[in-house]
Amino acid sequence: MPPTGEYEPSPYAPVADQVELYERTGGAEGGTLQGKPVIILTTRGAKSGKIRKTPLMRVTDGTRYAVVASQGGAPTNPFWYHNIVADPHVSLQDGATVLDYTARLAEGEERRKWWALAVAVWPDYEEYRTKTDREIPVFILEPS
Ligand SMILES: C[C@H](OP(=O)(O)OC[C@@H](O)[C@@H](O)[C@@H](O)Cn1c2nc(=O)[nH]c(=O)c-2cc2ccc(O)cc21)C(=O)N[C@@H](CCC(=O)N[C@@H](CCC(=O)O)C(=O)O)C(=O)O
Repeated sequence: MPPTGEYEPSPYAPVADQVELYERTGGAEGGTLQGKPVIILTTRGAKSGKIRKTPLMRVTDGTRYAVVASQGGAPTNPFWYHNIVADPHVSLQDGATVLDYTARLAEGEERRKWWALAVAVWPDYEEYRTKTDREIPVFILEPS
């Protein structure tokens, strides 16, 4: 069951603009960051109940995805982390395809596996890890 409701664009214009471009072109534009593939995650706002859309690096094993709440190594988790914790039913757009997923926090060996996949896609995740005391959350998205 995908999150439904009123979409509230991010107040951070580069994010809102990238979401708009990605959705309008099916990922043909706005679909990369420094040449690496990006997806759009849709969550329901934990406080507002509004629909939130967030560009994130594309980390996948072909069926499932991982989303990494790195926020560049900031000391706090991004808002979308709190949204997933409140409601794990999300949707994800990869290119022109939008599918529904159920998110769960990766832990232990599974987290190590997905962290390695994420760093292979976006090596900067390792740098972010050294910049903060928080353990950067990794969610695994299972097809709903
Ligand atoms: C900017 C802010 O977004 P955020 O959810 O904190 O997420 C911060 C960043 O993670 C987000 O900007 C990402 O898109 C940055 N980012 C990545 N961020 C990552 O953490 N990981 C990535 O892999 C990643 C890749 C990436 C690729 C391209 C790109 O352009 C950006 C990328 C935002 O939109 N805030 C809104 C909405 C916040 C929200 O969802 N509020 C909830 C309440 C949440 C709560 O407090 O409980 C609600 O509506 O109810 C606001 O301040 O009004």
